[in-house]
Amino acid sequence: MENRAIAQKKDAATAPAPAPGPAAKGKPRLLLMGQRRSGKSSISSVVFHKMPPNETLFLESTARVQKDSMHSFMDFQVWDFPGQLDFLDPTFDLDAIFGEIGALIWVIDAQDEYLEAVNRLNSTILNLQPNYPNVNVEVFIHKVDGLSDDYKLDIQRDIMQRIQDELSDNGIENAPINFHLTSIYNHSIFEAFSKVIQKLIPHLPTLEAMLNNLCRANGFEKAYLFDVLSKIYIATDSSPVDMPSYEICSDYIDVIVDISEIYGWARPQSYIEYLEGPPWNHKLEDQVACKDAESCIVLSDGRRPIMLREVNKYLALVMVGKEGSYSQMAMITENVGTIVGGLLKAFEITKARK
Ligand SMILES: Nc1nc2c(ncn2[C@@H]2O[C@H](COP(=O)(O)OP(=O)(O)OP(=O)(O)O)[C@@H](O)[C@H]2O)c(=O)[nH]1
Repeated sequence: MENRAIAQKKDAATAPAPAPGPAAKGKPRLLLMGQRRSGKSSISSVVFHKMPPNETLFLESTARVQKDSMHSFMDFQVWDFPGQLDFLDPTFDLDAIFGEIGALIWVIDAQDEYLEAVNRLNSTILNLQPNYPNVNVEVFIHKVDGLSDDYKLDIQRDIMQRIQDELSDNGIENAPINFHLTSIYNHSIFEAFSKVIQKLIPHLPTLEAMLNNLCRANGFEKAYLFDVLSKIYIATDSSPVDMPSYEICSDYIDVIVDISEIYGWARPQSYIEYLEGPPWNHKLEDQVACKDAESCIVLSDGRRPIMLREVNKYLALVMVGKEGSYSQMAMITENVGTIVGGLLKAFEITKARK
């Protein structure tokens, strides 16, 4: 609080917001940092607030730290730092910022001069290393839309080299730093966030093992466990992620959510009583195969079925089947139901342990 008061006296606009209260304790934090106009607020708005990418053109520059609490399958926070903030200033309480950090996401504008951004990132890492050596640093080489594939890779190589050289000159080897090429105009930003979030999930190996079993037993080419709201995938099977399958699965969620919003309706109690009364005489959930959203489409090209199954109000499983597997859909639906039960149990056990 003292540090904040001093910073506030100096310049109210750049003073950090108060440290989070007890409610924020224990929630992993994703810090979005980088130069001004590098795209931090746009990333947070597109991924977590469903803002269409074109509308980010009208976003104002961030004046103070924006803290967003995400309530999903797991509670976490996203902190968006103003580009001009110098949090390495000794007046800042570093522990309030980096104490409960899940990942530090450093955004670099690939369409602009990036040397200054890389230098600031280097000095940030060097400053953090003594006290917070395990901070996961995720470098988003951002706005790569419109850049040729060769140029993107050249930039990535150059940035990686500059960071590695600087760190090894200072005696730091193997610091946990990962690089992602991202843009809000395609799915790459969601993919990058998926990889960042996955590192925060303690029972990820269990989820992955279940999805591997699911793919093996039912001949799925790929299975994703999605966070429905952000469309980040929190787990997938071990086969390599290919962008087209990820994009189509993520779009399929949008289709089902839209259809549910248009055609879904809360049945009045009297109607439910009628449906559960004679001649059926059974609870509604016992009369239908699955009370959650469940859907399957077969794309005409390749004839591969894509299947979606709601897990709970935050999560959905989306699988891409092999060509011709539609004929075994009855067995597959049954198996998917069993895996959903397993996933729910895994989440319940970890929650109870926490
Ligand atoms: N081409 C392209 N433009 C982007 C992308 N992401 C963000 N932008 C644009 O970059 C500009 C700056 O974005 P902001 O999100 O305001 O940047 P910021 O890092 O939050 O800036 P400060 O709040 O000043 O720190 C906006 O005009 C966005 O539309 C991207 O992936 N590609």
